[in-house]
Amino acid sequence: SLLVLCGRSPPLRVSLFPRVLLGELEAHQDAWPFLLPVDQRSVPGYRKVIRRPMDLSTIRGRVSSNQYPDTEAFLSDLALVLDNCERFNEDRSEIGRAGLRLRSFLERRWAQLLQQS
Ligand SMILES: Cn1cc(C(=O)NCCN)ccc1=O
Repeated sequence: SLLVLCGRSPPLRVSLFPRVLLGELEAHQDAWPFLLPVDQRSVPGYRKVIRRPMDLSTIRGRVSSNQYPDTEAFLSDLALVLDNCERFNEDRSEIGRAGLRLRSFLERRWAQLLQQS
C-alpha cells in the first residue's frame, strides 16, 4: 500500500551511513588507540577512572548484530570512545592528540554524510 512506500524508516542509503562512517574510522591513521578494548591490566588506573569502556571493535560487533535501535545509540557509543580518551589522556599526549584528530574527522565526515541524506 502507499503507507509501505512512504514508510517512516530512513531511506536505505541513510541507514548505511553508520557502517560507512565506522569503516572509515577503523581505517583512519589515528584510530590505533581505539581499535580494541583498552587492556585494563596493562593500563594502571584505567578500570577505576573509566566507568564505561568502549572501542571500535565493540561498536563493530554491535553494528554487525543490529544491536543499535537507532543511529543516535551508535553515535553515542562513538562519542563515548572519544570522551573516555579525553578524560584519561592529556590533550598533548600521543593518544590524546590521536583522539582529538579522530573526533574532528568524525564530526566533519558525519556532517558530510548527512548532506547526502
Ligand atoms: C584509548 N587508550 C588506549 C590505550 C592503549 O594503550 N592502547 C593500546 C594501543 N596499542 C591507553 C589509554 C587509552 O585511553
